[in-house]
Amino acid sequence: MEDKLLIKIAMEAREKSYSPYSNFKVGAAVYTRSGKIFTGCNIESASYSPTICAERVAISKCISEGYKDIEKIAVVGSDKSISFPCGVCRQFILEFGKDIKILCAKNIDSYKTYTISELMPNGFGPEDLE
Ligand SMILES: O=c1ccn([C@H]2C[C@H](O)[C@@H](CO)O2)c(=O)[nH]1
Ligand SMILES: [Zn+2]
Repeated sequence: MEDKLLIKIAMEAREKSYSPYSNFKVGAAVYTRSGKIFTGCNIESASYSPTICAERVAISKCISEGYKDIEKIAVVGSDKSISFPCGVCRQFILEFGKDIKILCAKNIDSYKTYTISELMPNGFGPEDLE
């Protein structure tokens, strides 16, 4: 899966965003080593705190369908700047692998690639409970 295609899929998922409170649409797309794609958008709540980010929606769909082999995740919010996952999402992603690639995108021609370990240095993960 080409990075640019995964970003395009995240941009399409962004259109599904339910964000009447922030009016900030975010889309995410997960790609697994087994070749599956799972998309997500942010979903807000009138009670605010139940709001869930696009990244965690996409990852929850992936895990709940039985896939844990996440290779990379594209995230795209504003079209004015590159989007990075929030702290909660960084922790959530780290659960499934230190080497997961994060494509932090503005659009298909403007994005930066990091590993989740780079975005979450010295993070607390599953190995720390062993
Ligand atoms: O990485 C991020 C950051 C924010 N949001 C959502 C949460 C909320 O609905 C809106 C504004 O914070 O953007 C995401 O989906 N992903
Ligand atoms: Zn988040």
